[in-house]
Amino acid sequence: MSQATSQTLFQKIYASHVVGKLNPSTDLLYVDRHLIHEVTSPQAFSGLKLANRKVRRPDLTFATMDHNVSTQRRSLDAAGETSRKQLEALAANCAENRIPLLDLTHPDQGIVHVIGPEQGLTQPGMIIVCGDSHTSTHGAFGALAFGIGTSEVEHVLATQTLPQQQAKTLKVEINGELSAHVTPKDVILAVIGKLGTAGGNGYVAEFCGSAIRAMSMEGRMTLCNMSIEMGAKAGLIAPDQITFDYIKGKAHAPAAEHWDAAVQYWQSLYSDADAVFDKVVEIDAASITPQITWGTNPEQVIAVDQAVPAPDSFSDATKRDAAERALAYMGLQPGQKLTDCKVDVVFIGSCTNSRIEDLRAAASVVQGKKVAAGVRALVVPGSGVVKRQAEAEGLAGIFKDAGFEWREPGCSMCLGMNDDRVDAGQRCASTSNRNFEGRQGRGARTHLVSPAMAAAAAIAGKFVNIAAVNEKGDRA
Ligand SMILES: CC(C)[C@H](C(=O)O)[C@@H](O)C(=O)O
Ligand code: SF4
Repeated sequence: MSQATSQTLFQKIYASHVVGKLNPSTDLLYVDRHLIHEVTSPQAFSGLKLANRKVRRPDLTFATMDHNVSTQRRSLDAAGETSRKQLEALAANCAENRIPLLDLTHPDQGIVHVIGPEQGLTQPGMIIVCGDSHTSTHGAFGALAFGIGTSEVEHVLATQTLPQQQAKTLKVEINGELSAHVTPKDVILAVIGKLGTAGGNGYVAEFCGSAIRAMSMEGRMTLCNMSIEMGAKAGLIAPDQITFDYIKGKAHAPAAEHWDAAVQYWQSLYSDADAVFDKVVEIDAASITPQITWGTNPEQVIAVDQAVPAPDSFSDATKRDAAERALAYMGLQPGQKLTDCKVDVVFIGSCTNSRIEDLRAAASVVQGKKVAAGVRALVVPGSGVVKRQAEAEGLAGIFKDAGFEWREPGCSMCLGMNDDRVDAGQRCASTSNRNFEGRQGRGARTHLVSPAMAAAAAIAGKFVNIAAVNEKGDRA
């Protein structure tokens, strides 16, 4: 029963990174990779300078520009003065400290959680941190990856280590086959709907089961990306052949002569069969349907053909109040069907759903059709790599012919930090991960959906039950 003989994947990675004990419950962990972007790094660099310290391992630090960039044109000042200052500060700090940076002139620039895996920076068994909550995305590779605050960013820059307390372990086991039109986005929304936005508090969530094994790396990243939305510290998936095949040949992947040894180590990264988790949740993949959020947190989610719930249907008083407030903000009535709701804006992008597979799924719905009159629709690839591939595959042409805007890479309309916003009162079908009040702009009404559902909404001008769309794309 000792932990040494039987460990979860999280415990294995954690234990192998302890370099010191600060007090009985706090360990000092070694950090393998530190990703940075313009929003949460400037004060950290200032703090470092004030303390007269240097970046200890610029070679393990990697930067990109994403939140504040304009995806309409490649210019540092295109998203306004504040954005320009943030981006210039990042560029100056990286230059001064010799930190590699994907800036706006770099062909691979993109969202931090898209570029890490693409560049081969994200590898199994690593501890990866970034001053960004969706760092959980990288857990899809069997890396322990989590977001940190700005003072922690400074600590990692200075020491390449981080004080941590061991989290509890949550196993989310999803077995069986997903139905047609049900995507990893629907899976994670359904999991959050079931566990709630606080269901993962204090836990690192490991996703396993046959439905996960069948998922591509893109799908696994979507799943881990949103594990933070149920409060989990990180999401984790044991690496397998699909993981190794994805990493092989990437710029920062282990070199050919080290590859076999790396894979051999990576193959030891799984939860032992008799490892004990603090909490276990089992879900039947076949029970999951296409999902859509109706409220202002990702837990306020229903199957797309369900009616919007009445606040009275929640037995918990806090949830009842939250539902009431959410319905008022969202301009919805209990009992209403979202498939009767018009959309004003469609945003396909963000670190949740801006990878090539997401764009393929959206393009297959859009092909040969037109965006409905009065709908503003945009596709924002997650990185230059995704953009080029989508253009080479003809996906960009499909979107443009249909009337979508085809953008440069960045966070864009996922949050109101650049020149893309949803206007007050407008309803947006969004493939991103957060639907908080004002997230996409003051008064904006966000509905989180999969790329295929977002694409279908753009064409129909209202939400559509994607499961009721037949092969030819007509609604049954
Ligand atoms: C700006 C950044 C700190 C923030 C995060 O931590 O997630 C952003 O990426 C978000 O998605 O809200
Ligand atoms: S795309 Fe959205 S969720 Fe992802 S890092 Fe950018 S702002 Fe955060």
